[in-house]
Amino acid sequence: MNENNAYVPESQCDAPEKVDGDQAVIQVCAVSKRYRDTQALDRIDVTVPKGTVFALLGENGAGKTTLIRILTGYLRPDRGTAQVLGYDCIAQSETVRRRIGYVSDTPSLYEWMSATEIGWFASAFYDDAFPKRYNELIDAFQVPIGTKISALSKGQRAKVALALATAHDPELLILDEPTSGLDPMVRRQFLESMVDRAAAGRTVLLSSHQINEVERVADIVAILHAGKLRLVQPLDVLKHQTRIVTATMDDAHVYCPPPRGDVLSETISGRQRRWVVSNLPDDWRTDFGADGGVRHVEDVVPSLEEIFIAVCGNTPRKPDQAVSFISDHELGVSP
Ligand SMILES: Nc1ncnc2c1ncn2[C@@H]1O[C@H](COP(=O)(O)OP(=O)(O)OP(=O)(O)O)[C@@H](O)[C@H]1O
Repeated sequence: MNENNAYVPESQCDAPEKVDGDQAVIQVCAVSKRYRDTQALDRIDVTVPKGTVFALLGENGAGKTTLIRILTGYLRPDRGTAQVLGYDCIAQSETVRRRIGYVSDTPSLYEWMSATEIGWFASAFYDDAFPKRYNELIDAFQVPIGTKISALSKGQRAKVALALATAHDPELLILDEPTSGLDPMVRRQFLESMVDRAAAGRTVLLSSHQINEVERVADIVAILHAGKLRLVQPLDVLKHQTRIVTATMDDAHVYCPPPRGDVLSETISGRQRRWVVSNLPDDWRTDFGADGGVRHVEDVVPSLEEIFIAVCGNTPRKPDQAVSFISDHELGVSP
């Protein structure tokens, strides 16, 4: 633990060969990646436990796709190691890609094939159960089976890509913006199926800008900001431990210190002070004494979107300080 009670998996990073594939489906240790003058990823450490829906959030350009491309073996990090299902993402990239399902943000499909033909083609790479599952998915998604991919709509193409990625029932599914292009009914149906997958012991890494959707399905949320990992926490813990605290002052000019805890953001507007705070202690109200010019204080539970904006926007913390990490206990990893 560091001084902020934040778990940094240093011992695992020192010995990445010791990854237990039964518990940590993804293990990323000190990964950095730079493109010319852009530091796309800066010393990322992250562990994704088995049987979870793990949501990767971040603004445009935060580094999500770069991380996913490293995990899927399409991009070599400058520094650090990345393992998926116990395999090194670069040295054993073919094994990794065979064992996982992956849908990129811009899926490339053989345009001259129909949905049926592309499923038949892909079945050569997987087990005998693939064609049946693929056809069931295509049927459930109501994709026209005889139409060439080039003539399908954006949403229909996304459905074909999802069916191809999931029909071999992979242990890990990596999805980069999977629901863009899908209509609301299919989006909901698809995201609910991700929860079912996790309940069945499969793991899903989901990169998305649809924070409200993520909030419904994610077990663990990670927030990337400008190439740095700002936060990794189980969603229920995050929501339980984070509050928006508002203090109304007698006078707009009176200074009011924030409550204890990790202050993610601070907004001052007239007589009102508003903080988004994680790890807020139970007795936080005692921080606002009667003689400090504070007229009224209250707290509310923030939405994930409010937490996201607080983490990525106005942040008074040290720039390279992550808010919180998952404990050994929550990961099921022995210390
Ligand atoms: N091939 C490349 N060459 C140069 N810079 C790149 C390249 N790919 C990505 N970048 C830069 O790296 C940073 C991270 O990009 P990345 O695509 O990983 O972000 P992202 O979080 O996936 O963004 P978005 O949500 O917009 O898809 C951005 O500043 C981007 O401009």
